[in-house]
Amino acid sequence: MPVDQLSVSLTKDQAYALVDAVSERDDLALTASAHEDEATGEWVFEATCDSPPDIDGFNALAQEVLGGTIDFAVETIDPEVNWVQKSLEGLPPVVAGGFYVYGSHSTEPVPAGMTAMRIDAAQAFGTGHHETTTGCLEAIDRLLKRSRPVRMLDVGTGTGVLAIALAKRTRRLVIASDIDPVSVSTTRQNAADNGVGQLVVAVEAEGLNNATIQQNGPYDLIVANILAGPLQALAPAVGRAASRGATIILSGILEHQARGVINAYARQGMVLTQKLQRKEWTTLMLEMR
Ligand SMILES: C[S@@+](CC[C@H](N)C(=O)[O-])C[C@H]1O[C@@H](n2cnc3c(N)ncnc32)[C@H](O)[C@@H]1O
Repeated sequence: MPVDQLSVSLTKDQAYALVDAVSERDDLALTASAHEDEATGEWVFEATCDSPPDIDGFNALAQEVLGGTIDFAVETIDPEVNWVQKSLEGLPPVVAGGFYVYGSHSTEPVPAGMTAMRIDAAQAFGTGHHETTTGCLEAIDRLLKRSRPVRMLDVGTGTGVLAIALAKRTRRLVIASDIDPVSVSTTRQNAADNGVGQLVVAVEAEGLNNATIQQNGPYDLIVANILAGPLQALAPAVGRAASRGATIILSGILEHQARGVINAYARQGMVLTQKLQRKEWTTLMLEMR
């Protein structure tokens, strides 16, 4: 059933004062909350109601609490609509490192000569648009132009975008892992949709802590697009799982964090060979000596 949503930007104190006041008024039948808008930094008061809201009653309360009338927006939301999917429908295809990543909503023709991947994100990370993902796709492309890794591992696979890229280009097995079970099932679905369901083995694991990962190593290529903190923690495990001469591609690293990550991997015998910068995000290519 559609619900009505009232929202307005206020100061943090005002937003919480209004949440408290609304919570005490059962007759308004509103469910209220406050949050900071990540994009604007503004505090937003939000209230939903699954029957037509008592706008006059709410306005009178707001006036009492805030000392003035407020100009809030009212929107009708249909919970049956998949809002995540809807927000993805506006995304254009991405081109990175000879890879063409598009969503199933895309109607644009796939350009010739590119490795095309249809990636649907659902609730997982990795539509291909983020600078960390495009940085990894570019690094993968650079690597595959000069060598053919046999055993490959993608840690923190999200939608499986990087594992699928590797499987499509090499036609070899790729182990893809994620701590999040939704990412694992999304990766399986995306791999099947891209005709590499037999080549991408998706497993749920924190870091490299998984029997399938251990049994299929040592790896000639390990890709991990996570974040600087977890990447540093994973350095010893990556070092143990990497074959001699292996390439390690790391992303999810802000420019000022790169030195710390490089040092953590150097302590495990991996040296920096290339660095790709996309806005504030750094992607590192290292080699196991
Ligand atoms: C930034 S996304 C990268 C997704 C995809 N590989 C890409 O490049 O677009 C990071 C992913 O790593 C997963 N993750 C975070 N910490 C992890 C850990 N310690 N072990 C395994 N996966 C992890 C998250 O669930 C998320 O799906």
